[in-house]
Amino acid sequence: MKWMEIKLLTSSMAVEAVSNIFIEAGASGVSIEDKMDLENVPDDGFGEIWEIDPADYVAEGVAIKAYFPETIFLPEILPAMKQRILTLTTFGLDIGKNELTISEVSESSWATAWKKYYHPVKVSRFLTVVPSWEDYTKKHEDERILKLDPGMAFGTGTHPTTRLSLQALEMVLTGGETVIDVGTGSGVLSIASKALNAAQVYAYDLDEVAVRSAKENMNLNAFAQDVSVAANDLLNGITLEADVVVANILAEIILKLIADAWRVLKPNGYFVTSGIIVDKKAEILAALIAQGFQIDQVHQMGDWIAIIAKKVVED
Ligand SMILES: C[S@@+](CC[C@H](N)C(=O)[O-])C[C@H]1O[C@@H](n2cnc3c(N)ncnc32)[C@H](O)[C@@H]1O
Repeated sequence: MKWMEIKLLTSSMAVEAVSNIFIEAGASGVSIEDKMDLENVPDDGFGEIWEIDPADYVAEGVAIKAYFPETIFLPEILPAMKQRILTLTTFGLDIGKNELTISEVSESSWATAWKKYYHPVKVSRFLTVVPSWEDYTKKHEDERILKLDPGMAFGTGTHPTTRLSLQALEMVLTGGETVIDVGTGSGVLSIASKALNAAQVYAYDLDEVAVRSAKENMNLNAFAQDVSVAANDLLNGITLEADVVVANILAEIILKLIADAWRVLKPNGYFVTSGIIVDKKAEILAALIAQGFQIDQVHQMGDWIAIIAKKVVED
């Protein structure tokens, strides 16, 4: 079968939003070639399992390739997609060069295209994300393996925002907690929470594709099968009490989530937020503090920020 490949040159900041636009328009898959990932590959042996060929990357920014079945009439859906991408600038997202090209490709060239960028990644002292199709032997006794097939959902573990989230979870979880994962994508943060001995984990995503993919990924990890995965808009209508709320979503969306995160958190609970581009750091910190959160830690990887905020309640 033939497929149409849309290649868009954009910025790291716009990757998630643009990928969502393509998927919502009917793309069967997207692959992302981010120059920043290339620059962030550690050269100290920590990332020894990365296999990245610089020749595959654009010189600047990110190339997103979206694959549409040839049965979709692109000229009909293209103007609306282009318009939605332009609208991202009104949310403060830099859309980079925004250069779009279209070509015809065969299925075999894309169905596995992204797999070549995706290998086991040791994201922290204890956590290693391993693609479901790869064999991997633990390097030390305490290493926890998270098996993943990200499919079309975001969250291979390799994106800086996901790695920051995973490292923050490792920092706050000691065992026995109730965790809510908002915007679960592939489910990677929920699987990690269970691997770090959380007692109950609830995963939510607005996107049905992500919900399906997260459920499939729970089944790849015996210890994560009891994670509850459901479609939900942020924490709307959720009345659980949690020790930790984790959300790796764009800053604009985190702003809408802060009051509900405070509401569901138990006293001394943690709100772990990632997905915050560096320019938005001050705005998010101010909103967290205005809500009453105490800022426990702030971490940065490339242009991305993660914050660990604590609901400290005086007696
Ligand atoms: C950057 S991805 C994070 C995926 C994964 N948690 C990770 O850390 O790699 C953000 C996810 O949030 C979801 N999302 C966006 N807006 C949302 C909303 N209002 N409610 C729930 N999920 C949402 C998206 O569908 C996407 O799967």
